[in-house]
Amino acid sequence: ETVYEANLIGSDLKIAIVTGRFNDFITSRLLDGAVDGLVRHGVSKENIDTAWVPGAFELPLVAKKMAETKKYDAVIALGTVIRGATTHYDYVCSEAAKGIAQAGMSTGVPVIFGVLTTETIEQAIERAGTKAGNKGYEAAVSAVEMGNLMKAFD
Ligand SMILES: O=c1[nH]c(NC[C@H](O)[C@H](O)[C@H](O)CO)c([N+](=O)[O-])c(=O)[nH]1
Repeated sequence: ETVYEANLIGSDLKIAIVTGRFNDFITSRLLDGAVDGLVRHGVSKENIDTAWVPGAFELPLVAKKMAETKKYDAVIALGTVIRGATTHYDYVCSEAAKGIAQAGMSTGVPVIFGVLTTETIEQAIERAGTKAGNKGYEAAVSAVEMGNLMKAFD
């Protein structure tokens, strides 16, 4: 009986990160957290490429493009959508989530969902490096796990 589960040692992984610039007061913190998470799990800095897009709605396209290069073991998509400040909150969130999942499924490269969807700015700040942790860091750990796990199926 085989149990497939991966470790969190990222020393031979190459990772791409795409970040939405909208709410960049928050998303830049998510990016810092993601890079910190990758580096502290052994991913070397020169194996981390990053891209910026206007907002969460554009994350899926660039995540897919990066995955299609076949240069990366995983792609991390980071963004922040705050309902209080977004009239079309539901569309941005659902399109981002759907598109990010599709980017992974259609390419076979893990694309990690690191998009904050919150009611308030405070909730976003809590999840970008204060009392509720850093969603970017968490996404990085998931990327290392998934990058390693996929190698088990090669
Ligand atoms: O990442 C976000 N993009 C947002 N909109 C921009 C969207 O992602 C696209 O960049 C834009 O619609 C152009 O395509 C947001 N709001 O609308 O508030 C938001 O809260 N977060």
